[in-house]
Amino acid sequence: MVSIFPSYLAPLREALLGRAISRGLLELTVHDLRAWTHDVHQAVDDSPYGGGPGMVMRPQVWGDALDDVLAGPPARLVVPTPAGRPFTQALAREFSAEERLVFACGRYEGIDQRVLDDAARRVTVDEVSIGDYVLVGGEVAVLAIVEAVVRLLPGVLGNPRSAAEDSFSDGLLEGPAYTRPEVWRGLAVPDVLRSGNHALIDRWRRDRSLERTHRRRPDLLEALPADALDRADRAL
Ligand SMILES: NC(=O)c1ccno1
Repeated sequence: MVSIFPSYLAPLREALLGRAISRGLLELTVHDLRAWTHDVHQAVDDSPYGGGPGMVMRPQVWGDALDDVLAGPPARLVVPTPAGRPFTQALAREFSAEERLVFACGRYEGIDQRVLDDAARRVTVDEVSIGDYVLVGGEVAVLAIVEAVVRLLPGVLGNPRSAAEDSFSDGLLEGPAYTRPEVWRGLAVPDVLRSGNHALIDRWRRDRSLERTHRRRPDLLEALPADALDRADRAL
């Protein structure tokens, strides 16, 4: 990862991801972009051609940084930006199969486009957005993307079924979850979940997942492959 605020990415070394690193399931290197500046002010940005608000990140600095960081084993360059294609669970799975990912954290009004165009001459460049809103920089998006990707790596999650059964894995939103006590503030756990009848439980969970998806994200239902819903699903 390359950023002018390396400490922003420190949370990646905590908790589950930190344990995955210490177990050797992945390696994480954060580079300070300013290491590739040569002036006393360590300038990384400049005024935009054509005018307009804000500053643009300079191609020389980013170009030198990516020349170094992209050298070595083949990598895929990921650039978080509100102008990117949506980052989805499917793209997280695609990224999790990559040997190496390099993340460029832009700030200000973004990185000079020629940096991405130049990088695209030698690696796959993915400009991705984690949602239709604008952050101050790419670092927070990288935290989200890396967490979504790393949890899919074999051995990272305690139970591999977790990743296989969570939201979006079957194209639907996950339904409600419950744990002890059976009744809490007058609210009871649905009886079916305590029935021990796993066929009924699976059906109930699928129904709740379909209902929630229909209510909150009908677009996901529209996007399902024709054969994704079985007769019981359609009966709901
Ligand atoms: N929406 C985004 O992914 C984003 C990245 C940087 N700023 O916003």
